[in-house]
Amino acid sequence: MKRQTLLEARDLAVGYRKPRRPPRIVTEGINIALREGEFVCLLGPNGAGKSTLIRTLCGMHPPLSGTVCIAGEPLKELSPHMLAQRMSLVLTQRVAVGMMPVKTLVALGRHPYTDWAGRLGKKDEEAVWRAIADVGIEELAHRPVCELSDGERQKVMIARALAQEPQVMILDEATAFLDLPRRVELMHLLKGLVHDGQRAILLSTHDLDLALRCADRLWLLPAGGPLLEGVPEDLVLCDAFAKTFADAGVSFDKGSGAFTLSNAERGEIGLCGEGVHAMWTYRALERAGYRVLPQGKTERCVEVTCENGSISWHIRGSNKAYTSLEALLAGLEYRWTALHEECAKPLTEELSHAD
Ligand SMILES: Nc1ncnc2c1ncn2[C@@H]1O[C@H](COP(=O)(O)OP(=O)(O)OP(=O)(O)O)[C@@H](O)[C@H]1O
Repeated sequence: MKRQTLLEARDLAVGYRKPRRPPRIVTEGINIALREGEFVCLLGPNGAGKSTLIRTLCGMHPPLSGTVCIAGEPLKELSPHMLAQRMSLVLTQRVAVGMMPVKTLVALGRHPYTDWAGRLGKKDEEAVWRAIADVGIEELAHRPVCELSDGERQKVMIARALAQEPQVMILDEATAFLDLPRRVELMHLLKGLVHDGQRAILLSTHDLDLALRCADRLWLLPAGGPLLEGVPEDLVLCDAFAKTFADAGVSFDKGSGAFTLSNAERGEIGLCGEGVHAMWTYRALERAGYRVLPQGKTERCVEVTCENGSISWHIRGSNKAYTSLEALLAGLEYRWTALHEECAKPLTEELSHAD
């Protein structure tokens, strides 16, 4: 089934115009489509232009060139009232609403449909309660917004945007300031909200891992562009994801799907072992500044062994067993310092110092 395109950008250039100066182009050549039933995450490093793009897509900032269309209609031809019936926005900034009850704030989302006094009709009341139920905040409905936690407040803002009954919901860094469980919950909530196929959601976020796991598609914006788009796994496999976030000291490991520290000032070390202990040994060695090569294809190598249920670590070539990662790192630290000072000691001597 062909899905309708709800938001489209054609040959879009975004940036800033300054009087008597050439425009500052943040990114250009953007051709993207957001279709009904899609949950898309916009990702990119700091300063790449995510907020500028979001603000341009929702008409808060003029494009330098190109067009943005909502359900086939050019954005610039829609009145603010018509635009509000098609698109709603959730920003990170806190709204100062004092003691306003949650339900009243959510009802403000009905502004494109109500009269000048904001009176709610039966349809409006139904839409407000539907939005409250969709987000699962029924028990908060009568509480003042100022008493809510950040996570609860963010859900209220999403309910307000839903009450607007938009075709497109755009959220700029809506998961910022939330703890990990709340971020996971919010991502699942957003994903669930598109799957009735009636709307589309675009979220700009720095939650790379969650976006990789939850988004139907990613829009990747590297510093200087161009914007790349596709399903998350394709973008990982073609290295677009790694290149977008390539930075000194950090690199994306396609094998594990995680970011790793790449400032391996202590050189290479092999790791032999399997399971959860080997995984945390990998992390400990990486944190200590080693570039870890699984399966020990290097001169220096750590082995993780499990005998009768007890775990120990060995440096290959030595009989010494370490019973914690702290002790292992201390042993390796001594060896690295000795090597660094060009006065490497025999391994047995190192190990006695490391105890
Ligand atoms: N009003 C402005 N005038 C000129 N340049 C601006 C203006 N606002 C932002 N910029 C510049 O535009 C670029 C993109 O900024 P933007 O805030 O869109 O990036 P971002 O990807 O959202 O960053 P972050 O992840 O840090 O929020 C930056 O280099 C920024 O300095």
